[in-house]
Amino acid sequence: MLSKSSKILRNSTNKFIIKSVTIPKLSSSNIISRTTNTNTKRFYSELAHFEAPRHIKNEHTKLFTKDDVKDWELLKKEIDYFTTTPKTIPLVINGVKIKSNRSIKKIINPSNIKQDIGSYCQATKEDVESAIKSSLEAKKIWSNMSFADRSAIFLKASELISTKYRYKMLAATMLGQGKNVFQGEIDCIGELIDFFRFNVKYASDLYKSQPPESSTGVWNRTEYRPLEGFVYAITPFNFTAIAGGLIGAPALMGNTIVWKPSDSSILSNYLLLEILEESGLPSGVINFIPGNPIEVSDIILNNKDFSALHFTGSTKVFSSIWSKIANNVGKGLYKDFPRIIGETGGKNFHLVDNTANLENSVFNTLRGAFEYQGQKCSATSRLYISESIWPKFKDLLIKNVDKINPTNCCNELQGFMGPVIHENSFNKISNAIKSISNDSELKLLSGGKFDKSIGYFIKPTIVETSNIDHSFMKTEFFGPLLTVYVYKDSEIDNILEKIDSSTGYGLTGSVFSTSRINIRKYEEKLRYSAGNFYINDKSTGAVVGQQSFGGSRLSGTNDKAGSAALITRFVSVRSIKENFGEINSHLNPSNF
Ligand SMILES: NC(=O)c1ccc[n+]([C@@H]2O[C@H](COP(=O)([O-])OP(=O)(O)OC[C@H]3O[C@@H](n4cnc5c(N)ncnc54)[C@H](O)[C@@H]3O)[C@@H](O)[C@H]2O)c1
Ligand SMILES: N[C@@H](CCC=O)C(=O)O
Repeated sequence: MLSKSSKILRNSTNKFIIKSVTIPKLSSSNIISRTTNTNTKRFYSELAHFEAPRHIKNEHTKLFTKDDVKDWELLKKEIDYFTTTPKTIPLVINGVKIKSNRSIKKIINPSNIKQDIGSYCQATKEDVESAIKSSLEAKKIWSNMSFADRSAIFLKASELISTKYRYKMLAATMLGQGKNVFQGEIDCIGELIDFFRFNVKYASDLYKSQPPESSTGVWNRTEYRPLEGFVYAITPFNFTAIAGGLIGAPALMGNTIVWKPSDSSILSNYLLLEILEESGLPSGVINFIPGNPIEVSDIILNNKDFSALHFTGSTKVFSSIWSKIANNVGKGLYKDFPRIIGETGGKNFHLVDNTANLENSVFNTLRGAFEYQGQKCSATSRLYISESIWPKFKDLLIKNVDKINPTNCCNELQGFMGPVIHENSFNKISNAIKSISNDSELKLLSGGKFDKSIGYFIKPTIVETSNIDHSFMKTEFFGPLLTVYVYKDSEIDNILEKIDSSTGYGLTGSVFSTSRINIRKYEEKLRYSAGNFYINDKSTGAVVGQQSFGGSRLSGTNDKAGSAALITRFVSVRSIKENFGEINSHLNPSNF
């Protein structure tokens, strides 16, 4: 492995003459052993460079067609399990499940608000502090565990979600977050597993990335250290997969996490943590503390070891947290400048021009606006359509939307739409709908009905506006409400300008056209209007490993969930230079 050289050598800084040196010939088969801090009394060895399994590809999602009788039965059984065995979900701090003397809140099934599907504990101030301590303690071991061991935990969890817990995970997501089975499959099965598996591949590739040059006698290395301190993950209600990605990506890179889940996704999020524990996740690596978001966050953000925020949720909440962090940076509170990673809201557009394929643009608009009740950050909520195609488009759209009745998709398993998530959301959207009849610039085309006596149900609603700058074209309602503006074909340049500038967001958007010249123009003019830009496809439905997800402007830091770029935010790179040569004079060659 080692070869001797007695040549006169120059090192990388050109400062010294070296008379002889031992040059390492390094290859991936070299043996590198490593022990952790002896205090931990553990020994880890890494006797090869392990690569991520080669077969990593998108998880196959089940279709739940009429013929998939067995799948339906297994799903029904798990739904029945949750509805007949309601439990109290504990906090999990350092692997300990904590229940007693905590205030308890009911888990609400948004489709059936009186149904008892369990309750959950709220963290106290002391709990939050213990969660921070626990994560810092666990870090000593976790950050020294080999990448293979850390990866194996997420690969094992993926396998468990795909098999043993598939139907339970689906049932928890459908009951707690009001999804139908298809939306459940693409979220808590497909995307969640894809996040876990693809991150292993991305991390494996990142670790392989090493300096391209080492001068003779020198060995340069790049080390991808986890961040110092702990990561704070604040997760939204609407995707179980997003919660998994927000905790999973930093943890895989050797960080430990304090996790504040959303009050409206507790059932699935706790199950996810249990699956990770069954897969071998050591205690304290992920600490689960539901609780009052402001109180919990204030304690965490005021801790000097806070090293990163991994957030997904609304723009307003993200902005408020950012300013708290900035304020603390100003006070010199933190050890490091914290990383801030946040994906936030959107007001996503469809542009349908006079050459668009009618059926394709209608049905993609319908799916983009109303699947999962419009509660995707990527949901289509403003439609700009050419007057030439509008009459036929409107007929086909309204004919199909009128037939949709939101329902409890855990009872009527084949339902297309369910409820909105909670009373606040129901009130916000129903108030907007109520305002339509008093507004001369708005015309109701479909829907407009809502009822919260059993669950938070709102009919898919379409409204046309005569004012391109109406607040309905700018506000994120995060529900089944689509606003349409019909444009004259001669106006297209102004329309492109409005799409780009009338909201502060920049998340997703789609253009529908069969003209290549038009498509080219839209792509150019709308360059910064959407971080995920679709051509002849809906504004929702990004797939990990295919379209990495996120937007800029007020839609977030655009670190792209589901991509190699994201994981680089959770490491702090150390450059290591080791010199095998020795010097015997301070003089430079020119000092002769
Ligand atoms: N861009 C994306 O990738 C993406 C993905 C999903 C959702 N979203 C956005 O999320 C929003 C919907 O999700 P939501 O209703 O869960 O969002 P939200 O902002 O209400 O809540 C998100 C999380 O923040 C917590 N939170 C609320 N107020 C807080 C505060 N003052 N301080 C600290 N934490 C606080 C909540 O408890 C929750 O855990 C929409 O705006 C949607 O566009 C964006
Ligand atoms: N990644 C999802 C949206 C996530 C936000 O809610 C999509 O592309 O539809």
